[in-house]
Amino acid sequence: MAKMFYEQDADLSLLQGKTVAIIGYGSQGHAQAQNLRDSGIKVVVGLRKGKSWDQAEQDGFDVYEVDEAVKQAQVVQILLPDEHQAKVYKEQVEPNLEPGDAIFFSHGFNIHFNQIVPPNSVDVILVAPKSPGHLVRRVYQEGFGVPALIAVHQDASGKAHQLALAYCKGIGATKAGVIETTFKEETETDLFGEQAVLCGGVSQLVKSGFETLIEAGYQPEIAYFECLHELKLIVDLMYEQGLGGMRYSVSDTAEFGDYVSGRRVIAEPARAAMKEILKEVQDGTFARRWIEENKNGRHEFESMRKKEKEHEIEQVGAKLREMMVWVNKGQKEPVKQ
Ligand SMILES: NC(=O)C1=CN([C@@H]2O[C@H](COP(=O)(O)OP(=O)(O)OC[C@H]3O[C@@H](n4cnc5c(N)ncnc54)[C@H](OP(=O)(O)O)[C@@H]3O)[C@@H](O)[C@H]2O)C=CC1
Ligand SMILES: CC[C@](O)(C(C)=O)C(=O)O
Ligand SMILES: [Mg+2]
Ligand SMILES: [Mg+2]
Repeated sequence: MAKMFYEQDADLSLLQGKTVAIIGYGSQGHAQAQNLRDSGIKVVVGLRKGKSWDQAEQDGFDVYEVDEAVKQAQVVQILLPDEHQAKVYKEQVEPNLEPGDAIFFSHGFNIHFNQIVPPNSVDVILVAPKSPGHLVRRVYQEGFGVPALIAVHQDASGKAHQLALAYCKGIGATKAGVIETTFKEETETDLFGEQAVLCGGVSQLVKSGFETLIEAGYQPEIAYFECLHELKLIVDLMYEQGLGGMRYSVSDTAEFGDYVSGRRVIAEPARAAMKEILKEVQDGTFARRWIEENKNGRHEFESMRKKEKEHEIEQVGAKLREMMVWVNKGQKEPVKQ
């Protein structure tokens, strides 16, 4: 059984009297900064000039260049894109760290794959919310929190574990439950989960279902509702009550079809591919590929991004969502913050 921590296990006062620098103000940055501030913690934001800087100022934060924010803080949470972290860390974070400071991450990629090697004199801590950033904020505002993982890579202060829990309390995670892990376990499971299931697996499943229906002559709008829109409603049931809860709510016809057909779609080839993906995550093949892709100008990434945006399901969906104002709140483009 995993070791779980809740509200009573965490002492927020470990962060009181300290300044937390949130470096980056995107999906996770805006959420963690605002949650900590609402929990009574002093937060500054470290950025470069641009869109996020303007947003953080508009949201009432004191915003500084990264090096200045690190100088002011005793706790530094790195919420830059994984692929930018090593360079910013080397140039602007490391020279301004002091012995006794704590450096936090929300994903273990750069520590686990040795892209960042902090000095021995600082704590190195992982607080990884198991949620997209926008929900980290929304759920906190609703009075709850999202689950998070914690890990300690380096415990210079002897208090790194308690500091990790205090940070979790500040962002609301101890309300939902915090699990102790390692940087290795978080990095490997997170990369595997997003590739094989949550992002890669699901989007290919949705597109393949959509394509199968329209190739057979069905209307794209119906294929969209069936394969994408309704997925959220089904996943909501799984989220609230597990697979059994979903199966309780759908018809017996759907439940029977689930048992006999699901395993034909996700059959042995899919499981073999999952094992291969996990191996490439574990042995660093994926990490090397992603690091190289960024060094070489991200051409493959940008071309796949463009192709995916042009897929018919995205065109049909954009039109349908314009009519469903309760779904997109009038937004035409995805919004990051
Ligand atoms: N997205 C998520 O929900 C989750 C993310 N994580 C982890 O959290 C971390 C942050 O990811 P995420 O929130 O998605 O990142 P985003 O891409 O949403 O945001 C990145 C932020 O960093 C800023 N930034 C980028 N480059 C620089 C730079 N050179 N100097 C200063 N600021 C810069 C961007 O500002 P600008 O406007 O200037 O570009 C932006 O504010 C990653 O480690 C990720 O793996 C973990 C769990 C979930
Ligand atoms: C599922 C994607 C994720 O791992 C997350 C939101 O947890 C990410 O890297 O954004
Ligand atoms: Mg994740
Ligand atoms: Mg991830």
